[in-house]
Amino acid sequence: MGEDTAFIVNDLQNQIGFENGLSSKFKGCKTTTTIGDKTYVIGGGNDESTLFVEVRIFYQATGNWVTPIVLGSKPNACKGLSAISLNDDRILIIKKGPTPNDCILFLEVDTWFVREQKKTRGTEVVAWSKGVMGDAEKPVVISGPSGVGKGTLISMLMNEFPSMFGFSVSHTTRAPRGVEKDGVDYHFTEQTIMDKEIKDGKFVEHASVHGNLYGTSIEAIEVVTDAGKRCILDIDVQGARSVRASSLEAILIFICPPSMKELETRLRRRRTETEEHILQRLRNAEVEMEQGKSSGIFDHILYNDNLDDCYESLKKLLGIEGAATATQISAHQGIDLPADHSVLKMDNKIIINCGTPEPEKATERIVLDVSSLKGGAPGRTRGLDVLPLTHFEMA
Ligand SMILES: Nc1nc2c(ncn2[C@@H]2O[C@H](COP(=O)(O)OP(=O)(O)O)[C@@H](O)[C@H]2O)c(=O)[nH]1
Ligand SMILES: Nc1ncnc2c1ncn2[C@@H]1O[C@H](COP(=O)(O)OP(=O)(O)O)[C@@H](O)[C@H]1O
Repeated sequence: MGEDTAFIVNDLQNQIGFENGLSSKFKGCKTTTTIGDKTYVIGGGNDESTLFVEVRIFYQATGNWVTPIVLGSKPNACKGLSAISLNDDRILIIKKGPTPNDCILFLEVDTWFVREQKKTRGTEVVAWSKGVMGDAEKPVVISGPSGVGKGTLISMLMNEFPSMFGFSVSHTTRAPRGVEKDGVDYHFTEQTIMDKEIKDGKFVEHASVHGNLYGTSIEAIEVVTDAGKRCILDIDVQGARSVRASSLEAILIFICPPSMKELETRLRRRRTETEEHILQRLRNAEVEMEQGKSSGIFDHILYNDNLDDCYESLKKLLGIEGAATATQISAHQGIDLPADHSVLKMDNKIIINCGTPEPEKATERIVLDVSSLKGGAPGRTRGLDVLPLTHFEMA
């Protein structure tokens, strides 16, 4: 396998010629990539005390510089950083780091999410998303009327598979119930603060539900994904619609009660709502049921009559029938990217030559396969593959 990879590298480099490679000649802090008439300058600031990788855009047509709004978690600044554009919609950034999450990143410049943000804000926007090795499992959205058993089913899943699933902790303006904990069940917040954060692009989706504002922040999803877990979201039908339209590539599941009468019984038995709130939830349930069943938003509909049966069906849908055989996404080796290196792109392969700015003298090569990239900000770009490291001397 190692020899095969070496062959690919040599062959690709012969075809492309080294001059197309993007050398890290800026070494210290910055690297540049041009897409169309825009040149993206990516790196630290003018001095090396800058904490995060910054982005500036140079418009070649007008000669103007623009500082874009940067969404997503900014990576830490470092020396020896390389960038290469992929499909004109995102730039691959490679930096030194202990795990792939730390060293392979994407700066999205024209993806669906970024285009939406540009429209809303009327200004230049870019967004960071971290590279995820392989096909990390898709996020799971659970929707359904209040009292149907979403929370119960999610708790069962998280208890049985604690290392496989992580809950996306939403923000809400509603008051906490007796046993609910801030930061665990919800991030309880105020309307003005949440409005501002939505405006600042910190939310994947948000909706007004039963008279309160609810939303999923980019960070809530990142926390789960960073822990190597599959993200579960408990969100309403409006939120599910937004997720369906986004690049999150989630599996969307709608939970139905066996009857409206049983839904009312469960809501009342739960004893968490006032009479007024129970009636409001039941009124909304009619609309949600209609939309859930007929809107085409959802991939699957489950009936929660007998709880154990419903839970088994849910596991079946998620491909985890029977015993808890959960395995965590394996930790992959990071890239010890030296300041001296170069990066080449050929079709769907990215070749990183380490140890020297002259590719033909590289002491170590890393080949990334970017043929199956999926998703993107907010969250992660999945489907990245690292072909085995190739150590060899050049004649
Ligand atoms: N769009 C959206 N809906 C959410 C979010 N978090 C919770 N919800 C939905 O808000 C509704 C009310 O949730 P909650 O106040 O916990 O009450 P419950 O459903 O009666 O337990 C439910 O339909 C949830 O699925 C979110 O982040 N976004
Ligand atoms: N299949 C079921 N049969 C009977 N009661 C259920 C079932 N599923 C959930 N419950 C109960 O119904 C109530 C509402 O469930 P919950 O998970 O809080 O709903 P949701 O999160 O959808 O609002 C809880 O008291 C829960 O124990």
